Amino acid sequence: MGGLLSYLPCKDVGPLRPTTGCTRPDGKAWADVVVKIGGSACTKKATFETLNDVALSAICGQLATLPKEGFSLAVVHGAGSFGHQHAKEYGVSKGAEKAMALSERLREGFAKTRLSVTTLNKHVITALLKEGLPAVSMSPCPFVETSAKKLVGGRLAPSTVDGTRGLLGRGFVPVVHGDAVLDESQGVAILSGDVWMVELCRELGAKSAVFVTDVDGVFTKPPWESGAQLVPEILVDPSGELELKGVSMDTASHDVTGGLKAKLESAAAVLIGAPSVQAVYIVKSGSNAAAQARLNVLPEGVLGTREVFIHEIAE
Ligand SMILES: Nc1ncnc2c1ncn2[C@@H]1O[C@H](COP(=O)(O)OP(=O)(O)OP(=O)(O)O)[C@@H](O)[C@H]1O
Ligand SMILES: C=C(C)CCOP(=O)(O)O
Repeated sequence: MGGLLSYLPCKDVGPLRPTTGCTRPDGKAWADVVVKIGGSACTKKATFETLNDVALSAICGQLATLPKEGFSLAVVHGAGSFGHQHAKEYGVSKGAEKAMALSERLREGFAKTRLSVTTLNKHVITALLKEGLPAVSMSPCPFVETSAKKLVGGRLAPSTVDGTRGLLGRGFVPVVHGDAVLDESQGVAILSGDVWMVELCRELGAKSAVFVTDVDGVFTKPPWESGAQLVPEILVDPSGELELKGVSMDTASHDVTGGLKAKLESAAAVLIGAPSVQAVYIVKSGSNAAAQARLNVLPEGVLGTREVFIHEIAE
């Protein structure tokens, strides 16, 4: 890997890296589709360390057909009820006042959070393998670090990008997860899988970005409230501002990565940071919308939410 690959200019959202490009030397995407299996789509989020095997196998079954259809795939998954509770209880997201002076309790919480997310990762990998996908786990900790909760340098390190491309180049499906990571300023932090969506879409030249959850998309209010209506399209202006008038959201108290609001912001960041992505989809595991969104379409009448740039609408 490495060397002078064809350099496809990415939008100006971080330091340029002239030794690597966003596509393979033949101009194809490293991954056509990047999918985040949200914690809500692989776990029962309100019940501690409980797998949602029905939703998980539904999305894995849908993803399994992609390579047969000629599309390459990278997967991210969230933590759901494996990770958020420990992270919240032990203050892992907040970290320590001094990076090198972690309390014993914080170290315990960090270790438990990692055990929890890697346990879920094992379930996700197992479910993908069962569907015939050659899924290979990539754990961020300890190789990917943050500083004040943001990726060091604002991008993934070249070695991480090269490793991911190395797996894809050999026909594997890389699977990365939200994780507890080392942080330069606060010792430890939580790095959401949503951040990986932005980075992988950009670095792999993806065409389609799909966030899979346990509900049909974004609703005007929490979906369990009466009168909640599906929002079919969310517009993003070039500064990353989201048009969310009339939308209210609810976030579980133990969610340490900002819930749906943060996800929609990450989806906007995908549109800004990964010029190859035409639209970001927020869909339900196993739904017709999830099947369509994998292929970068969401026909009228199919329930799901599409997030697009305002200028795409104007064209
Ligand atoms: N207005 C809303 N529209 C849609 N979903 C909503 C809304 N308000 C709250 N929600 C909840 O947001 C959840 C999806 O966001 P969440 O942060 O749990 O995503 P996730 O990616 O699946 O989780 P994780 O961060 O664990 O990976 C849904 O399960 C839904 O119940
Ligand atoms: C809570 C941890 C450890 C990771 C959170 O990742 P996310 O569920 O993708 O936001």
